[in-house]
Amino acid sequence: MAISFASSSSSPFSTLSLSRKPLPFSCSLPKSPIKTKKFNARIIAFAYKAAGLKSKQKIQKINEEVSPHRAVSAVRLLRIEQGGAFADLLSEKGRGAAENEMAYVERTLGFRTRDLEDRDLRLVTDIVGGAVRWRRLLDHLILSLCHEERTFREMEPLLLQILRIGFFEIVKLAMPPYAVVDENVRLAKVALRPGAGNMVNGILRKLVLLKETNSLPLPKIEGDARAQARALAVIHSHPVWMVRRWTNFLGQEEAIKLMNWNNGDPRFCLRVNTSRGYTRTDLVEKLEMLKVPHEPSPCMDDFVRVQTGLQTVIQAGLLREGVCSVQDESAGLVVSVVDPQPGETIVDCCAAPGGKTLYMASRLRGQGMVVAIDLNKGRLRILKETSKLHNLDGVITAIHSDLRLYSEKTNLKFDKVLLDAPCSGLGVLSKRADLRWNRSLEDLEQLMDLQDELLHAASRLVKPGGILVYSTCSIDPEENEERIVTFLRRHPEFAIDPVDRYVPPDFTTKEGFYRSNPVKHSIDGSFAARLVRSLNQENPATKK
Ligand SMILES: C[S@@+](CC[C@H](N)C(=O)[O-])C[C@H]1O[C@@H](n2cnc3c(N)ncnc32)[C@H](O)[C@@H]1O
Repeated sequence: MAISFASSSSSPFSTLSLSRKPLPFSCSLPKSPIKTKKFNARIIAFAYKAAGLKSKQKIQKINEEVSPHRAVSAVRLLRIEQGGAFADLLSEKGRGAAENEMAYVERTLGFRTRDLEDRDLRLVTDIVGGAVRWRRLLDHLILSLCHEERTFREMEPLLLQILRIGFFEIVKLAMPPYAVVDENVRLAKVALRPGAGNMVNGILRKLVLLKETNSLPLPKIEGDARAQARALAVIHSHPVWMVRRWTNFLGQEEAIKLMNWNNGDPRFCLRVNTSRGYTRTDLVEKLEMLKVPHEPSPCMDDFVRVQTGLQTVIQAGLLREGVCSVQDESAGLVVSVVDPQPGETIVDCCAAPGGKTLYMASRLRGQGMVVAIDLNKGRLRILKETSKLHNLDGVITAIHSDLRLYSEKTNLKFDKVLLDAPCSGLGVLSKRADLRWNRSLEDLEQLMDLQDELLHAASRLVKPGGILVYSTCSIDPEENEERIVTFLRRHPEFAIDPVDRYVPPDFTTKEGFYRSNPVKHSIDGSFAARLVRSLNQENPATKK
């Protein structure tokens, strides 16, 4: 709802709408400017105050010409590229996220848009996720349709985002092309200048013609392995190094299937919060009432898959009220590998924001303890808040520390130790649309060193006969199996404890590890190894 001043046309605020902090009334300003000047000023000051704005803050008029979801998408894409935001910024992460975002839109474009409705929010999520995922392909097409390479290379960032939106809508969403052209031209004209609108018009119209004649300029998959990887990287919109790596590990056919999965709509899963006394049946009833399509997870009792409708779940307050959490089954299966039992002491070594900590704690049924360590204070704060919301703060103790320092200083030993290590995240690319562009081969090498150090540190916390679980949300053997091989070479006091007792057989590897494969299991990719520490054998390196 908006505060609207249906005032005399001479008022600069005649169509003013303070859309973010609504007041449940509208008021007309008195007509005589002389007698009522003071009164008007007071009314305006009051309305500003009610809207949470200082009176000197300039309020822009609402622009009714451009489609709000495109304006918001363009600005969000800009922010993602500049590293300031993730693709899920408008979801319920962080209070005031929506308000902040609309303020960004206003500052960047110089005008306000009307508030986003649910439908607009869904469009923003689809367009932003899609334009980020398909960036390499979209840029290849935009570049091909520019007069010269310089035009593309030197294009101003906002114009490029508007073109990416238009290209994505035409090429991937197959939306009515001329409506897409008109809408994006208008956005470029209003947000930039008429010339920018003309350029968008020219390029998008060329694209429409090529699409209609089925002659988009796409590279051919031919030549040596490197050339083929380059072509695949454009067609399936991934970095070349990832394509080469997966082609080597999996073969070209499987690599293409994996890229198709990464480019598809992300699938989400909800875990019911049993710690709040809810059952899966309760959650299913709520989803039915909300008309959210769902199906029970075939591999995890507390989980329900939702194909679409996550925004509806969020807006209905199911997360805020602690009924359920968004958690992938792949993360739940890692907790099953840990197999928390009432009365046990568990340390979660890289715990924040706490998805696995909370699930482990809920499986203790009020008896035992989970110590949650993390280096990141902000993420640890989220963990603490959520543990209160889920009635689990009595079992969870959060510790802000570098695991390597903590494990050197403490004498505590735990029944079970989970190291959910920082990793490339290559198993969750369908959900984290931006991640593929933020990772490099060099990152992977640095991560492996860190993973070795953290594994060594985590191993110090395991009591004799205790369990160490190492997990990642990566599908890369170098971050997974190879880290375990390296660790076991240095730590003969640990041995593999096969996971077949804890997860369905479809998820076990011949070495006794847990592995989920997005293409095969339709869940995120992840890995876990369960290691048991011998009762008597000590390793001098881990002795205190
Ligand atoms: C994969 S995330 C953990 C996700 C978490 N287990 C969950 O399920 O929500 C990895 C975490 O490791 C933390 N981290 C990285 N280096 C660390 C270190 N040296 N000591 C402790 N935590 C660290 C990061 O801050 C990050 O929160």
